[in-house]
Amino acid sequence: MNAIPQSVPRQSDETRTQNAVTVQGLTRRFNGGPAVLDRLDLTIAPGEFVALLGRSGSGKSTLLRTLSGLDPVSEGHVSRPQDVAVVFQESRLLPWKRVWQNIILGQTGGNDGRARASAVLEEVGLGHRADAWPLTLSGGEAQRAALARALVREPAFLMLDEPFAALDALTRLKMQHLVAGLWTRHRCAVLLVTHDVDEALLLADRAVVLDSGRIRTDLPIPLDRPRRHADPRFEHLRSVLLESLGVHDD
Ligand SMILES: Nc1ncnc2c1ncn2[C@@H]1O[C@H](COP(=O)(O)OP(=O)(O)OP(=O)(O)O)[C@@H](O)[C@H]1O
Repeated sequence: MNAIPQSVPRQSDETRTQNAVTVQGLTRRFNGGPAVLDRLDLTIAPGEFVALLGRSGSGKSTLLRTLSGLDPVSEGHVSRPQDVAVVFQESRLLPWKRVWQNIILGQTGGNDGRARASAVLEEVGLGHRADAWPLTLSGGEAQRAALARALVREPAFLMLDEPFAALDALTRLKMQHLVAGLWTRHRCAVLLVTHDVDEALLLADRAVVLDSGRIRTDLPIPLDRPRRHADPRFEHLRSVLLESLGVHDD
């Protein structure tokens, strides 16, 4: 996704040095209905990891689609880097291309495509499956490949739309550790959509809770990494987030 759509303007130099992503007064309606995003303001600093939570229908995917350029901006302003990548809940690999070919699909970059794909597949622990067909991958392996396909583009802004929602609990934990390590090395700005409060607390610098298209809570997570569930501050932040989501954990 290299070409920047008309609807998402390039950042001015001044904005870019301050924020990777700036959303101002963003409103989105479908067919004249109620506002799904309602005068939304959000900034993400370069290299910052933000988790986006909210009940079903609160507008998370709509915001992500707008930031990725898939949905138009009709009211308000959005700017973000030109080099972005998105990982979805399903890997969206092309089944008729081998794994390594999927990784560099659409990339212009000379004859070293195979080498670049191999390097990034190694990084996500999938080097041994470079020649496999996507349909032979497990769910966790397919999501590793999707992460590799995003990272090979060296995005300044990575969007993750519930990337582990379909995985079993153990695989999910492994993927969360993988993402934590990848982010530490690559330091791109990240927006992670998740329903999982613990996932947000394990990974993010900030957790933002959307409610009816507006930000209800914007919570810094000032915990050292790697994060531990047993940390009493982790417990406290979990309670704050659950309460904001309308869930009481007592
Ligand atoms: N293309 C569309 N046409 C009409 N309404 C839409 C469209 N896309 C989203 N909506 C509506 O916008 C609202 C927000 O949807 P969105 O998918 O952004 O929520 P979400 O927070 O991502 O939900 P979930 O957690 O269930 O994925 C919902 O009421 C949804 O029905």
